[in-house]
Formats: sequence, structure tokens, C-alpha cells
Amino acid sequence: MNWERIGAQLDNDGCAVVPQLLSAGECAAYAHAYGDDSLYRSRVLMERHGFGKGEYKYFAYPLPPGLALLRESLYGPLAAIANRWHEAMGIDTRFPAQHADFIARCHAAGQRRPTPLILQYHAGDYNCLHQDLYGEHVFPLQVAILLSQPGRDFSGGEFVLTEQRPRMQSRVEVVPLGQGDAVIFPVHYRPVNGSRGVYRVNMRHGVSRLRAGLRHTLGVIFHDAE
Ligand SMILES: O=C(O)CCC(=O)C(=O)O
Ligand SMILES: [Fe+2]
Repeated sequence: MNWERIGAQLDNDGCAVVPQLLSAGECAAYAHAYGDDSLYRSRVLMERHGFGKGEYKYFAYPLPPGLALLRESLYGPLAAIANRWHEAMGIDTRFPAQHADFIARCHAAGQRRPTPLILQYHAGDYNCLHQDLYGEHVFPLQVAILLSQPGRDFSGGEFVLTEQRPRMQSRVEVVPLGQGDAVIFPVHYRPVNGSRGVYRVNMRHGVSRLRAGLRHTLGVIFHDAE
């Protein structure tokens, strides 16, 4: 992975795509494992909470080894970007180099439940704009990996990001993804350079309505939940 390019894209565009982070075989295995309830701590029906339509399951600890490795190995380079962003935005919190040390901080504060998840959408389903905040401790970047193949497995169902800028109208970004592609994006805020210095832009993400088929996504969030 070219972290210099990823950092520059996050700074300039507010998101970065990593093509083919998972192989087609790995994607199919994760999507298939959606049915294996021994892997998950809970299942959420989005409509019941007003989150949209569709469902997701949070993995239980211990995470599947490949997912644990993915979460730990993505964290390090993202922590360097996160620390740079916090400095730019004048936020005091800094992130340790190792994910285990950040997770220890979450757990000590009572955020002990794992947040990696798989989402499942059928035709007509969608995910309302939201922020994945689960307590006081927030790692400012997260990753979503498209497990299904657009065109073959589903149509519609586009990943979208919105930016709410102070005293300005909101901006939307549609992120085209192929199977196995990852999008890295802000959980809550991102820094933007303005004429009077850096300001914080409030970010949300969601998924537009699926027109047809079945779509799965793997979500990697680095803080744990209360
Ligand atoms: O299904 C998607 O692409 C969005 C998933 C999501 O909201 C997340 O990973 O936090
Ligand atoms: Fe989300």
C-alpha cells in the first residue's frame, strides 16, 4: 500500500480508495460467513432503529485471525495520519503506534465491545448518513471494504460521504468501489485548509438505495464500543 498517496488523498479529497485490498476469494468467504452466527456478538436490523433498511452483525472477540491482522496492520499508518490531523485541528488527543495500546485505552474507559462488522443489503435497502461514534474514545479514520461485485451481484448501493462545512452548503462525494476495494474515510471530522487557517469539517457516510441484488460490506472501525 502506498501510504504517501493515501495520506495525500485523505488530505485533499477526504477519502482514499485502496484497490483490491481483499481478493475475490477472501470477499466471498467473508460474505458467506455472514450466516455463521458463532462469529458475531449481535445482529442489528437497521429499520428498527431508523438507521435505514438492511442489517449488520458485529463480530465477537476473538476476531477471525485475518480480520484481526487487517485491523492491526491498517491501524499503524492510519495513526500517523490521525495524529497529523489532530494536530492540524487543534485536538489534543494523540494515538499510540500500536493498535493494542489504543484498544487498552478504550477498554480501560469501558469501551470493550468489538466494532468490526459485516453489513448486508438486499434490493431496496440503504444506509442513512451516520457517524460510527461508540463512546468518548474515537479513532478518527475507518475503513469499509466492498465484498460484492457491482454489476454482477448488485446495482445501486453506492457508498457516499457528505461534508458539512461551517457556514457553507454541504458537499457530497460518491465513491465508486469494485469488489475487494477499500475506502478509507473520516469517522467524524477532517481538517480543511481555509483562508483563515485550518477548520474542521463534519463528515457523515452512508449507502444509497440498492436497485437490485445483494451487497455485503466489511467495516473496520478501530475504537471499541461501550
Ligand atoms: O455498506 C457500506 O458501504 C457502509 C458501511 C458502513 O457504514 C461502515 O462500514 O461503517
Ligand atoms: Fe458506518
